[in-house]
Amino acid sequence: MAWNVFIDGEAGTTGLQIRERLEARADIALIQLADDARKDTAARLEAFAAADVAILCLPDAAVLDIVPRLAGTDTRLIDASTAHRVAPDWVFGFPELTAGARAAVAGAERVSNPGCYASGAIALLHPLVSRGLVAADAPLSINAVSGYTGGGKAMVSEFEAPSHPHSFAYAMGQRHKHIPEIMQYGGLTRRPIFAPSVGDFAQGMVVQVPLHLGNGLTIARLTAAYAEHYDGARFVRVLPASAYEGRIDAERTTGTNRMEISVHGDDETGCAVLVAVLDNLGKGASGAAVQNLNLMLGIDEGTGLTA
Ligand SMILES: NC(=O)C1=CN([C@@H]2O[C@H](COP(=O)(O)OP(=O)(O)OC[C@H]3O[C@@H](n4cnc5c(N)ncnc54)[C@H](OP(=O)(O)O)[C@@H]3O)[C@@H](O)[C@H]2O)C=CC1
Ligand SMILES: CC(=O)N[C@@H](CCC(=O)OP(=O)(O)O)C(=O)O
Repeated sequence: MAWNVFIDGEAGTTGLQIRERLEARADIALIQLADDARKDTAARLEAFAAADVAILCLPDAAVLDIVPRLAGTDTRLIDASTAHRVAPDWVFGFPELTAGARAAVAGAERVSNPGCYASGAIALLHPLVSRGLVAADAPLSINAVSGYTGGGKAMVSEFEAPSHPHSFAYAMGQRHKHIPEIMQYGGLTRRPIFAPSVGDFAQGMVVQVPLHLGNGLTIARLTAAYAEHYDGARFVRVLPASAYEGRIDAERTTGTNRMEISVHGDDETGCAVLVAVLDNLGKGASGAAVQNLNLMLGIDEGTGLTA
């Protein structure tokens, strides 16, 4: 028997990559709408009703419009948008976050997929804050570079035009939509400064958290905390700084659902940089949605995914 899955927003950047990961699978039957029906609310509601699980790959406004219309149905939902990431009645879909997270996703009716930058930042911050190695109110900053698919179809068109940007920094106004989830699941009480940027490559991402050492905090201690936290995690790997030979390529994990965590710096200078590398459309969106779907269906979480 195959599970019925509907991807609302299948023609978009995130939806397309979920479809690509699911369409070859014998255990999944995709419910698909004709191109002229994909924004037809009645047709979409029929597709939702026929699905065991539906994955929302829509702008926030379209998610907030459709979800109330699904009240009373027993279709389980995964929302890839920002709309429900800090909502108390949705489970945050980061299976590696805590000991109970995998079971919570498996049993959830509604799962909110983490944001791409947020996945990297939370993966770096939560293990340290929860162990008391970094204070919840520490003054932190987060720097990042993303591939341009992170901006959806609009940014893909911009970067794939003959005359296109090469790289830019943005969100300097400190209102980026990922900050609330980074604070909530990273365990921070003080708002971090977030400085993202986009480069002329399609998929990939590096997220960095600079950190002052001292008071017993060393590179080795930070690395050991990550190794303990992610012990046995198939998709989150902790690597030594030496694995990167001085350069961290944002496309290292592109095409996979892998996130790499590493600690760089120097105990003598007291300065470190915590680094997460992921594919914004892998562990940052579409891969993570498939991992959550697998858990919700009670099947091996790695089915259809590359580590
Ligand atoms: N890109 C990324 O790296 C990540 C994206 N996300 C989130 O995933 C969601 C989708 O983003 P992304 O794939 O990048 O965006 P895209 O713009 O690439 O895709 C959105 C899709 O939704 C469709 N759509 C818009 N409104 C409606 C509607 N009312 N009914 C049905 N379909 C609709 C669009 O149609 P049309 O094709 O006609 O425009 C488009 O195909 C967003 O909430 C985003 O924040 C999350 C993590 C990372
Ligand atoms: C490069 C780029 O523009 N990235 C997007 C974030 C990616 C995305 O759409 O994020 P969600 O994970 O929140 O849905 C942005 O900064 O708004």
